[in-house]
Amino acid sequence: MAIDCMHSMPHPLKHQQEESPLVFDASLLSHQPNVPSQFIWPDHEKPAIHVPELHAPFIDLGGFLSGDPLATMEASRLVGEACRKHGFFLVVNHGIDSNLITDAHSLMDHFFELPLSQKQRAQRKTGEHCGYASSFTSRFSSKLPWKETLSFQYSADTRNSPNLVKDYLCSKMGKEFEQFGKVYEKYCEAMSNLSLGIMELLGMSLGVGKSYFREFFEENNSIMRLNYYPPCQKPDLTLGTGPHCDPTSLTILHQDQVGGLQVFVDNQWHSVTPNFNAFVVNIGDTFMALSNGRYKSCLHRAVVNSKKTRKSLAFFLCPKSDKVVTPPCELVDNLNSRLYPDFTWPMLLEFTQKHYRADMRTLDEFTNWLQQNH
Ligand SMILES: C=C1C[C@]23C[C@H]1CC[C@H]2[C@]1(C)CCC[C@@](C)(C(=O)O)[C@H]1[C@@H]3C(=O)O
Ligand SMILES: O=C(O)CCC(=O)C(=O)O
Ligand SMILES: [Fe+2]
Repeated sequence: MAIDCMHSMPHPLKHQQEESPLVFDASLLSHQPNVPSQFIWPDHEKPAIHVPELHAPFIDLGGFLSGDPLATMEASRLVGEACRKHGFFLVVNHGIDSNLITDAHSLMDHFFELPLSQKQRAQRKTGEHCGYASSFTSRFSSKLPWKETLSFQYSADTRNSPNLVKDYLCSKMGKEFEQFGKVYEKYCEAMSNLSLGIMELLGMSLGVGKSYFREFFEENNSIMRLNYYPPCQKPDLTLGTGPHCDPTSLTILHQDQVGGLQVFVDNQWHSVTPNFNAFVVNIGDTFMALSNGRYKSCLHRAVVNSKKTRKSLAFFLCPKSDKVVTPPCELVDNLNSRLYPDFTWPMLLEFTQKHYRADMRTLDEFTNWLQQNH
């Protein structure tokens, strides 16, 4: 049932005794003067009013993409430097068509502005990571994120899954989503190709060569997530996305001009200033394991505001299901013993969908869980 926005704050216990889970109806909730208790985060996690700007490097990919060896070395050096520091960097001159980005953002508005009942045609099912979710009210009972999301799978193995995105969206939302599906199929293909280029830079920066990680992710089976953060009348009480490290391998994020992404560096939250021409890139837990901990996945979160809806497009690079996540031998020696066990991405994904809410300790908790359950 939609959270009762016009009456007094619902008592969490009352709702928990009811059958149907809470529903985050943004069209109502974003105008409510008070925030339901389930969306209020503990004091130590509430957003600060002012945070300094993150001075992440702008890495110009123009020369690298045109095959210039000196530019490639410089890009690889900057990527390595950022990944040793905090795991975040911005890429510009990335070669992605700006019209494709604009189309992706406007189609996203179209979806999330639909009535809730229509969005729920793609309702995410318990334990699954694809579909529409309104703030995960059926997943978590507290610290609910102030957002709606739409997530779907993208396969780079276009020979065997040529129209995975379009077919999925049309199956859930109907034929009228054909154009939506085609644009996001194209967007995900562009993200996958950009990811493979960044994997070359990461491989070079780690001394394992440009092809090692590129080949590992060639036939990736990735996740596209659309984040939609409605305005909140008390934005300092809640979070759009809670503090976490992405459990995935590499995230390529395009945020709109509203701003709200924050990264935890040097013991302090820093804001990432929006830039339409830049993608925000960060490595995730799975790549941290692939690099045997040389590069760290980074703690980040998203805050909301009282005036404007904020949107972000997050492409999460994930290896094909049968790939074993194990570091190349160059990264394991008597000074650098193995930090994490071998695993496959579907094992970690299942852990985050059925057993553990991804945060900043996911990989450690996953390692413990593996030892107890396998
Ligand atoms: C594999 C995934 C799980 C989440 C989406 C992708 C990568 C990021 C994860 C997430 C965003 C980390 C914070 C908590 C989470 C529940 C969320 O706020 O959406 C996570 C996603 C998820 O489990 O749905
Ligand atoms: O919306 C953002 O800026 C960040 C979202 C995020 O970190 C995620 O979806 O993993
Ligand atoms: Fe994230």
